[in-house]
Amino acid sequence: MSLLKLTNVSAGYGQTPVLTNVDMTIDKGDIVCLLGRNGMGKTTLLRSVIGLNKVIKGDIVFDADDITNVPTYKRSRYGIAFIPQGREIIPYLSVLDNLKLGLAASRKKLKKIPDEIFEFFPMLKQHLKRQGGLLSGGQQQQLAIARGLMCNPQIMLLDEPTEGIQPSIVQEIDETLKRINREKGVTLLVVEQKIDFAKQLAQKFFIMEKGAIAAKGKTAELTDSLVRQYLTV
Ligand SMILES: Nc1ncnc2c1ncn2[C@@H]1O[C@H](COP(=O)(O)OP(=O)(O)OP(=O)(O)O)[C@@H](O)[C@H]1O
Repeated sequence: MSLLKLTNVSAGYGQTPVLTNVDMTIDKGDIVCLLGRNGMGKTTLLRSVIGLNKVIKGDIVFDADDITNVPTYKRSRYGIAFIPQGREIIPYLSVLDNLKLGLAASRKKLKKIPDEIFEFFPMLKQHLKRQGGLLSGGQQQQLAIARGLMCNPQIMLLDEPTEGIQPSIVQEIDETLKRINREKGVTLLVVEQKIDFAKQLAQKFFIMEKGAIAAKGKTAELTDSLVRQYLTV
């Protein structure tokens, strides 16, 4: 069953389109990666789904509701969480206070951080009083994912979650994302540059080229020729 459906979407910055006629369907429960070289429009697509970029044409339907013109702050209440590139941790706030920012977007109107957050991310419990900016890149990424999870999302949109992160933590992030998908049924749409990580994590892929979807399929069938054509630099 489809959870997120973009039909003929053109979107960008002001009236200048970056995305042109994008069709994309993500089914409930799937883990999907969005691949493509730099500047092809992957971030713009995620930002359009969360409402940070204006849709010029086409529509976005989420869980049977047309959200094309719904303001960003309401989209988190629909259950859409966005974990941006660079994580956007507030460096001078503690880990606890960074997490509490996620409470504001909570669909369950949570008053306190649920224990399950620390079951997924035990490391955070040990560092609750530490300033967010003092965590390592990998720890900050885990904090950003945990904060996104606080809104009890149906889907998480992650923009390059492994960027600049050491391999052992990349592995941990892979396992945690799979657990979140399996145990909480959260659908994942992940922009990724590391093809091996994408293949390991996701069952399906979309490839973007110049603001359009150039290829899609199952990651098990992501051929070397597609990788050469659209992904290698
Ligand atoms: N704030 C902005 N104003 C105008 N154009 C922008 C803005 N941000 C990005 N763009 C343009 O939109 C296009 C797509 O950028 P986008 O960041 O979506 O690509 P991407 O595939 O996510 O690339 P990367 O892997 O480098 O993050 C690029 O040509 C970029 O220059």
